[in-house]
Amino acid sequence: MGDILATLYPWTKSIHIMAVISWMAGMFYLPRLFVYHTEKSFAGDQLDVTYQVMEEKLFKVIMTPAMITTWIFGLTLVLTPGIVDWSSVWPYTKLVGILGMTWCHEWLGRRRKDFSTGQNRFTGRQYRMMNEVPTVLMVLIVLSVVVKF
Ligand code: HEM
Repeated sequence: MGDILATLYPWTKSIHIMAVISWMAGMFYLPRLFVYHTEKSFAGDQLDVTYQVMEEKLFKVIMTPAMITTWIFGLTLVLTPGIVDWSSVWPYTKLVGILGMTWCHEWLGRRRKDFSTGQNRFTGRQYRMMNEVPTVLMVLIVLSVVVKF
């Protein structure tokens, strides 16, 4: 099993990175959509309906499948022999980053549902601030896995 995973390593990592790119695209764009949704539309108007469709498609068709793929191929990399040195610090800082990123994903999913039931309670400014969180987590994750401190 270890031999097969080692042979597949470049492929596993390529798919992991492609999935990460797709997931991050959504993690950066969805809170931006929420900013405009909050500031430029009213519950029930045409723009509200359009934003809801865009947000649902982005979350269900791109972000969630990309997150699941990232996890599956990331965990496959963890199981690949010789890839993770558990005596280093980076696997733990990366773990903090990916758990934070997954929490952000779930939080954004709950806010999407708020919009779809006309119950959004956050301001555009709060969504702007939330927009920065995935960026900070991405910096932590990439530095962890590339610099490997
Ligand atoms: C969701 C759970 C995740 C797991 C279990 C995971 C695990 C891993 C592992 C074990 C590696 C291999 C490291 C190596 O080859 O030396 C890796 C590579 C990588 N991961 Fe993740 N990862 C996850 C999510 C993420 C996220 C969210 C990002 C970016 C925001 C990310 C970015 C990367 C990058 C850029 C690499 C390639 C690093 C290199 O080869 O230099 N990963 N990941």
